[in-house]
Amino acid sequence: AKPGTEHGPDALREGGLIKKLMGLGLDVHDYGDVGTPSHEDDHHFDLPVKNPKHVATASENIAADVYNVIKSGRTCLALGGDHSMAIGSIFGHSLAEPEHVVVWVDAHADINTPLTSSSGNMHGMPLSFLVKELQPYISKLPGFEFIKPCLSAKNIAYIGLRDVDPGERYIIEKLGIQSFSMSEVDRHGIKDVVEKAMHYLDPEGVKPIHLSFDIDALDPSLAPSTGTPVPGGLSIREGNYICEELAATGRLTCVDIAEVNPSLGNERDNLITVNSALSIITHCFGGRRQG
Ligand SMILES: N[C@](CCCC[B-](O)(O)O)(CCN1CCCCC1)C(=O)O
Ligand SMILES: [Mn+2]
Ligand SMILES: [Mn+2]
Ligand SMILES: [Mn+2]
Repeated sequence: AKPGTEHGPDALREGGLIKKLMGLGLDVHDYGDVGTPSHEDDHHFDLPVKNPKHVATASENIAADVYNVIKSGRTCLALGGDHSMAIGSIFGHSLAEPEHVVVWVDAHADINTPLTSSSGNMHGMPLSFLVKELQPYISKLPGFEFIKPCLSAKNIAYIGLRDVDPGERYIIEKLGIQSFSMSEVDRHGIKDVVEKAMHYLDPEGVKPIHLSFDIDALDPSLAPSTGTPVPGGLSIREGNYICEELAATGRLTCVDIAEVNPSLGNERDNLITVNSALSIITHCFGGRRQG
């Protein structure tokens, strides 16, 4: 929600993203930045939702691009931008692969509806626009008509939650969304959490996977340049492990990296955050710690 995430993609490019991916022997194509024209007087007539038209336009453009990348047989890496980017990336992914499941790695649940959100920031709402069971409770926002809810609660698993709003907790419990908070990560360890999540989402091991990775899932010491840091996050080892395991399925089809905000913190904070994000990305695309 804080300005600055629009510089995320360039910070990752400047950090050597393309070279690192090519170093993994991958055929890398940079599709460039998604058009996100901002609108003046961008507010909703009576809902406390911030810049909905901007998010709607961006989401439609993201969905089209993600769909095209996946339809061309490539794995899509979508760089944010705040986490509202997942509205478009998950919708676009579902147009290409309707059966995909979602692993949402985040300190936050990002499933507030426009009415349960206390901030009005759309980065806290993306999943609410996509989950079929929630549609009766979602106010129709102008510009979002293109979205067909494409996920059922059973297609989502959270890893890393540690700052969930009361309204979100109600939704998660009511819909029975599988969630592995930092308590579960501490109690069971990351290996069990990833195993449990994947067995729950896709016991036959056949479905395409959408990993939506919010950099604030990592501990703030690893990702200080982000808008809503929450202490007690994932270690880089845990983050890398999640990515290695999902990559090892061979079915990781779309990866979001959200909430890298180079405008926050100092140079060192930016470097630390970008390097953590690059580490997460390379471990999604074949990088393994044993080489
Ligand atoms: N749930 C929050 C944070 C959303 C973070 C988005 B993410 O995950 O993409 O970074 C927080 C609302 N919270 C309410 C109590 C006071 C502090 C803010 C919201 O604004 O909805
Ligand atoms: Mn944000
Ligand atoms: Mn998020
Ligand atoms: Mn978050």
